[in-house]
Amino acid sequence: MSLIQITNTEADADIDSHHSRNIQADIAIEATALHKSFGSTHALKGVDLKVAKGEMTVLLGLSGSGKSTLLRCLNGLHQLTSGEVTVLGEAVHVAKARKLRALRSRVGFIFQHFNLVNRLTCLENVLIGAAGRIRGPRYGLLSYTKAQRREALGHLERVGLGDLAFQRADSLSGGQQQRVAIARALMQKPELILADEPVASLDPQNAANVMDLLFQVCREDGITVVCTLHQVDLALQWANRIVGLRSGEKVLDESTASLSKERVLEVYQQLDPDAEITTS
Ligand SMILES: Nc1ncnc2c1ncn2[C@@H]1O[C@H](COP(=O)(O)OP(=O)(O)OP(=O)(O)O)[C@@H](O)[C@H]1O
Repeated sequence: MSLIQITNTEADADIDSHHSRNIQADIAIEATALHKSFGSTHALKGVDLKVAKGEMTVLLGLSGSGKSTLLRCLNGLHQLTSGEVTVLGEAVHVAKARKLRALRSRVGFIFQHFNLVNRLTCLENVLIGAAGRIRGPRYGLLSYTKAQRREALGHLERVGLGDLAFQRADSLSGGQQQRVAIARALMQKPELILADEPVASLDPQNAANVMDLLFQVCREDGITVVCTLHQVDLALQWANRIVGLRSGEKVLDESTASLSKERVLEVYQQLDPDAEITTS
């Protein structure tokens, strides 16, 4: 082997290792051979999943296909039966409570039913997102610094609800409440947002607004988003990538750039031919 060949080989190895380091740095979620059982129900059957940082991924599948279970395994809300999950560099499958708490402070979770505190104002609900940054006991608004209150107001303005900051959360419509929940998640300064059917309780217009908001924070803030949905058209419109589950197995994992609606609808085939699918 000539000297020049040796040098090239070393240079290639260097580039390769640099490249793989960069790839690792660019991965937000990596799940391998993930199994989750609840008693005799095998909810996830060897699911592999890789999500790049800054990507918006939508999980689709029939009711009971394992979407929510997968989402909950990602931040340790469910303990895995077997397999490995690394999220934002943290090995969730072996993480102890303290590490899981630290990881969850970097992950915003959006729920179908918003999970706001009804009797509190929108601003107070958003400030709850900063609760992890507060030391000592909490006494309402005064527990937070002026800068934090200004920041919370900024998030409310961003989601278009600045003028409702001092209204009780339960006086808002469902779509508005979900936008407050997104503002609360942003207050956490998350690197990842997991959204479990965030638009399932909303009418089509509000559903589109909420999806647009999630898309915006993904694109503008570089926050990785993984979201479960039942609406194929919304998934195709907003996601960078669609992952399809059927009976706990991954049956689709493709960029939306090259994905047809027919191909996505195949995710719903096979089980119950009469099953109801929402396509808009
Ligand atoms: N905490 C639990 N205890 C027992 N079984 C559960 C639990 N959570 C989920 N399952 C079961 O695991 C399977 C997958 O449920 P999962 O909620 O993940 O499906 P999904 O695709 O999110 O459904 P949906 O679209 O209706 O929310 C189902 O058979 C469900 O009954």
